[in-house]
Amino acid sequence: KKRYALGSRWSKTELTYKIINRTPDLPADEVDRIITESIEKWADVSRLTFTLVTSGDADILISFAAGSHGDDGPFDGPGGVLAHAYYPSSNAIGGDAHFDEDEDYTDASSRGINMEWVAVHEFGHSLGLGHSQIEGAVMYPYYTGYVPNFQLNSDDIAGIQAHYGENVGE
Ligand SMILES: CC(C)C[C@H](CC(=O)NO)C(=O)N[C@H]1Cc2cn(c3ccccc23)CCCCCCNC1=O
Ligand SMILES: [Ca+2]
Ligand SMILES: [Zn+2]
Repeated sequence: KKRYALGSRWSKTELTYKIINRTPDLPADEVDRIITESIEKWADVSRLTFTLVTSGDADILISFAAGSHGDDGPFDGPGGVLAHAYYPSSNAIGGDAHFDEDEDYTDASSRGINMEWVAVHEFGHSLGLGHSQIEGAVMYPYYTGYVPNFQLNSDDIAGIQAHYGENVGE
């Protein structure tokens, strides 16, 4: 099966991210923790580093919205498309991740939609990964349900390392 796909990449490895708003489905501190843990999964296996910023601009802007939300990709209500994100680019929307607020985001539950899985997938796009046809890959285009303690698939890791190299530790 076709493995990972690559879109544009950032020309730098130190990236910033900012949480614009949060789903009310989970406590705010849990949303923040899930977002940070999700983006750090990609840093764990590459030379990327991420800094959360709370004011000013950032490379990756993270927001939740329902229906039409100011870009050319209106969301579709509960189910269907869960979220989308933009490949790296110099324009403002590059790298940004949008989550469909009409989903019921959950954590550590088979109910609803697992926030972490969706976040890891979207941040993959924010970093320049396309979709993979490997069913177990987080970059697979279909949400296949809650996976406790899920890890990046080897295909996901190969993809991010193709763009940003291996993590060489401190
Ligand atoms: C991978 C995920 C985190 C992000 C992707 C979108 C994406 O690639 N974002 O970067 C996603 O939402 N995929 C749909 C694909 C999809 C499945 N169906 C659909 C019905 C209508 C529209 C889309 C879909 C059938 C019904 C199930 C609907 C609920 C699950 N939805 C999906 O799996
Ligand atoms: Ca939806
Ligand atoms: Zn996707």
